[in-house]
Amino acid sequence: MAKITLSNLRHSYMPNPKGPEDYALKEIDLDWTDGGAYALLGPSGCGKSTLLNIISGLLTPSEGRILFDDRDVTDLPPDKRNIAQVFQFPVIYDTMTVRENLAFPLRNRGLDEAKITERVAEIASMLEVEEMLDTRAAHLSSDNKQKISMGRGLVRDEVNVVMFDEPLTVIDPHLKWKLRSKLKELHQRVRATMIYVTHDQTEALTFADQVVVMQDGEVVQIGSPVDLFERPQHTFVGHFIGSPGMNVLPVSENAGVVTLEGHPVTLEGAISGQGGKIELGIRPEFVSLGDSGIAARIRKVSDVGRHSVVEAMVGDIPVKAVVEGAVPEQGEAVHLVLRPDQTRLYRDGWIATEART
Ligand SMILES: Nc1ncnc2c1ncn2[C@@H]1O[C@H](COP(=O)(O)OP(=O)(O)OP(=O)(O)O)[C@@H](O)[C@H]1O
Repeated sequence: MAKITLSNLRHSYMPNPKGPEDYALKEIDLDWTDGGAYALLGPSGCGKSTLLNIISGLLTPSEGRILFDDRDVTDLPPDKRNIAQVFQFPVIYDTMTVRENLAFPLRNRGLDEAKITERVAEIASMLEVEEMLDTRAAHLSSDNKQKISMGRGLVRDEVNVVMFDEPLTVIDPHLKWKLRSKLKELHQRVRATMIYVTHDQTEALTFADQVVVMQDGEVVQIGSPVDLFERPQHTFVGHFIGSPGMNVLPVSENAGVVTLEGHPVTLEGAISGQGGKIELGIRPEFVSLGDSGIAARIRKVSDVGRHSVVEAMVGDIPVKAVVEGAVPEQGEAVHLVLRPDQTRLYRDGWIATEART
């Protein structure tokens, strides 16, 4: 397995790109350590496939270098990069048995039969597909086909990286959670460098130790699932991660005092920078209902199981709060309390308060 470095990477599909808007990838600098579990997370069109294709060698970047263990592989074709890939749809041979499918990547590499038998048994046991080993792949359900595809991706232990491209697309919703946690467990056992590409936050946050969040061809934050939840560096991350996402509210600032519809708010720390469009960010989990605070009126209450999400209007601004236990009625007057250490200012989308130490 390898450490992967992406250095000053940019890519445009246009022959003569002019401004940043002509780039599908704007500027990517990343270091992925050997054996880590990473996710590339972002909405459709943010550049995930472009980046994946650059790493696998299907696409040569317009600018920048890709290094595997400090060795420059930018100009190497895919078959010289020693990568395993699992795609959205199963890639297996229907006429072969499951055992033959799992063995195929190893036979291709000329491994001796004893080693192949041992490794196939190991992977089959990890995936819990032992009882299918002699079944012809054509007879498998699409869920099981994809499981075997994953097994084929994981069976070679000398690859530089295993890349998963939206691998749960074809999986039945009720089995998704099972395979999601299975993949995490597999990473812990196999300890390969793995990159998991998805637009689904749950998949990314379950699988990865570090998540790379992308928007419009740019990395907006790299962090652990906890980092992304607790301190979004950009309003996009706050919004995209979490259910519901972070409240992003229009505010005014005057001489260091920030007000929401005329109510002064206490921020986590000192404000940095100046000018630009400012917004306040706070997750609904850190907004509570109190006897005093910011006057608001309940517009909507949604029961989402363990708790409720209420939407309250502060003037014309909707603010969401996660409420445990009893909830107010629609139309009721309430007071909102914003937890100061979780209340941040954002300037032109980027975080503009210093964390309290
Ligand atoms: N072959 C291509 N030629 C021109 N533009 C392309 C090409 N492939 C992708 N793009 C553009 O590059 C940008 C990034 O696309 P990319 O497919 O990498 O995003 P993505 O995050 O993988 O989205 P999806 O999940 O929908 O595949 C988009 O604006 C897309 O239209």
